[in-house]
Amino acid sequence: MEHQAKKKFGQNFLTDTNLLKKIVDSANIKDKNVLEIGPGLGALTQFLTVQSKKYLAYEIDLSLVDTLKKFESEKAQFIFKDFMEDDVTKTLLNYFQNEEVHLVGNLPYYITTPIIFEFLKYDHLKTATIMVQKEVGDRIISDRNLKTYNGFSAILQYYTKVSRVVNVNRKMFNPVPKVDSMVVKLEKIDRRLPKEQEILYEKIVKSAFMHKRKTMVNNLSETFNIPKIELQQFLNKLGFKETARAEELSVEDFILITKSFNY
Ligand SMILES: C[S@@+](CC[C@H](N)C(=O)[O-])C[C@H]1O[C@@H](n2cnc3c(N)ncnc32)[C@H](O)[C@@H]1O
Repeated sequence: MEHQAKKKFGQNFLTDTNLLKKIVDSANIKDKNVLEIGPGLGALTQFLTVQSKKYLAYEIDLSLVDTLKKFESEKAQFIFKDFMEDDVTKTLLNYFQNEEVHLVGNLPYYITTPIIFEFLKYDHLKTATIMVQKEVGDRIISDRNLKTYNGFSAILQYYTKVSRVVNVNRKMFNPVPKVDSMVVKLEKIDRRLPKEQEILYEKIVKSAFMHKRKTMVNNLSETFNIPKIELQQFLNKLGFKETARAEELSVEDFILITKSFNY
């Protein structure tokens, strides 16, 4: 019986072989360990299970068990469970031990952000090649001074090198969703800042973007309870104008601020 796509699980399936190959090629997973989220009918799975060293997938939809079982082998396993409900770190450690793992997936959009944060959290996950909603993709890859640049861009680009693989028109999916998509690749960068500084970096970025129309000085002063005059002098010393706004600052600028931030 043909599978009826389930909206509640964000099911929009891909069929175009050229696009599928482009995603798999850009993921660059030959003989590497792969984690797929949402294999669906197996569009990407058919390539990933063959090319990878070892493969693991999470699929929430139990009606796909029979369809996906045919890809199962000694090196390819499926977990039929909500990705968000599992202790993913523990499962990955068990399955792949301490080896590097690469995330690939045409993700269900309703959990894109938690999946990205799960990817950032687990050190052994080194790259993520993922389909996201176009608007989210624009934020992920955004440079400063663009309307799309926000705290999410600056935090993600601290931890990863981001790139666009391809824009994907909504018509490429079945059923056709309401939005266009983009495949992005995230590759972890080790910036070698101590954990406390990374936490501070995130706090500074979130604060800086808190009220879009306010200056850095005003936003930081509110969050950290520092007199504005002090913050003005601090930013000037680092070479920034006191009128600077978050959207003008690069990831490197935020790193510089974090490293000197002694409040
Ligand atoms: C956009 S579809 C992609 C399907 C397939 N990879 C493709 O490209 O055609 C998203 C898939 O994620 C699955 N899914 C949705 N929520 C999930 C969750 N919380 N955990 C695991 N899988 C989930 C859906 O059932 C569906 O198969």
